[in-house]
Amino acid sequence: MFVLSSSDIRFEEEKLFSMGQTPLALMSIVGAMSALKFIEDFKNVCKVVAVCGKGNNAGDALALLYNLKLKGYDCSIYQPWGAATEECRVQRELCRSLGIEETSDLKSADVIVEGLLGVGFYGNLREETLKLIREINNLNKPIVSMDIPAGLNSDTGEPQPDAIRAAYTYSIGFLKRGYLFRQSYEYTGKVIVIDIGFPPPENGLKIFTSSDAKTLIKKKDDFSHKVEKGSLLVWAGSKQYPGALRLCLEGALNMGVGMSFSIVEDEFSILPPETIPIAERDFISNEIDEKISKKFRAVLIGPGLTNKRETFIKEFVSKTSLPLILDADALFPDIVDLIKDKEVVITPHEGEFRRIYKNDSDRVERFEAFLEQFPNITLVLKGPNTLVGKGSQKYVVPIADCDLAVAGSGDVLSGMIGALLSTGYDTLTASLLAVFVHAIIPEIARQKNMRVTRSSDLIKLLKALGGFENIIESCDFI
Ligand SMILES: NC(=O)C1=CN([C@@H]2O[C@H](COP(=O)(O)OP(=O)(O)OC[C@H]3O[C@@H](n4cnc5c(N)ncnc54)[C@H](OP(=O)(O)O)[C@@H]3O)[C@@H](O)[C@H]2O)[C@H](O)CC1
Ligand SMILES: [K+]
Repeated sequence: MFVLSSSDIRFEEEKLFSMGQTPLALMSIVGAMSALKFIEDFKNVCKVVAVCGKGNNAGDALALLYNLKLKGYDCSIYQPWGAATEECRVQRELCRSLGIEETSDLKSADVIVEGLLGVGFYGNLREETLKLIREINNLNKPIVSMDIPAGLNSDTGEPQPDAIRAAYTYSIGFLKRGYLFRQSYEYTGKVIVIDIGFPPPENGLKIFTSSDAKTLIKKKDDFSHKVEKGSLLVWAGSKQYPGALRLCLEGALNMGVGMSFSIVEDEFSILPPETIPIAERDFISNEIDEKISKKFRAVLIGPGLTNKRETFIKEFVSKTSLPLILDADALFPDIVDLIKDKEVVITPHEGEFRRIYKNDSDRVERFEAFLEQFPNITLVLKGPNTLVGKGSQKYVVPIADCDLAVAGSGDVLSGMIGALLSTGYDTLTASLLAVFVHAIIPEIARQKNMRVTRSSDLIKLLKALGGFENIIESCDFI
């Protein structure tokens, strides 16, 4: 599954048509596939009214209605402005041939299928359409929007100026870019992608699912020693934020690292018993025992560090050839140039990303622009629907879960990514797997009548649910 902009969707459609496919044939597939979803979503046979505009979005709604009528649903059409496209007229004739009648009585519907406007929408809503949209919303009936809730801009997720408030949006072929933005949620309801057989697109963001994650897990090697199992050096935390270090380390340890080291200001820092402390003064003056430094396989720098040691961190980052993960206080405004050719993951949230990369466009455009400009850096742009990418490989982990929005949640995540980096996963795979596991833990917890209320719960559940491999293997909801 992919997320595309409206222009990329048009491009992919044209490609299909140039290979001999026709809009009418696609519409028949939309009708059959969306009927399967509809029957899952509305199990009890009920009265369905399709509210239709003039274009092919209306054609999709009519194609769905035709299939629902065949399955015994009580169906009617409301199409106040008639049909303007050939495909729409054909679908309407098909509906008529099954005896589906017209109605203007929207109140009698149990469910409304909305086919007023899809990707053919441009500008602001016309007065009569806006009025109808508001009337439909005021009925307080469950609405299924075909492709896009009418009135919503599919690229920005903004209403123009109002939009249908759907319970379900059946997004045809691809997810629309606008659905990644928070403002779209109150209009789209649950978004379901209707697969109509598009081949993988040339552009767009890939939705990362459990089946993708399952293919990326490496087999365990029972003969590996503790360094091969993963050996991570963490430089995090401070007197002001002592918890950050602990959360990074516990996250890494519960991902299964064999060894962990931590740079500490004083020997009384409270570390997990498995972690080996390294005095900050020895690290900075390059006086660590070589036997120890040879054991590091990856380095995590940043969470809760405050802005101390900027010069040394930059110097270390420039010189080291170890895989790096930089988060929070290691994301200095000018860090990108120092790391652009390194094996590195950065994990900014929105605010940190603005600090290191100035660009006025929206979140997705900024993400894509950064990857294009710095193709060697793996970027994890945290937030609801975390974006993960490197060069032309761009992914969305499609989870927005408020239980992840707790202090320290990002520290746990950076420890988890660091752990996988240190076991030999490449930067992109380590990031995708860790972001995915971190994101699905709250939902798995809820399914087992538990709840994530603090970031240390993420760590405990990571272990209690059998480790990251088992969590991914048993995930069936995404
Ligand atoms: N292209 C394909 O092969 C497939 C498309 N599918 C479905 O089709 C729609 C896109 O259909 P299209 O006919 O291109 O456009 P729409 O139906 O979305 O909209 C066109 C009508 O909307 C009117 N319009 C446009 N802007 C406004 C506005 N601001 N306010 C009110 N009305 C507006 C426009 O009116 P005109 O007077 O300008 O003609 C049209 O009547 C796509 O979303 C899919 O649902 C299928 O998926 C199959 C393959
Ligand atoms: K629609």
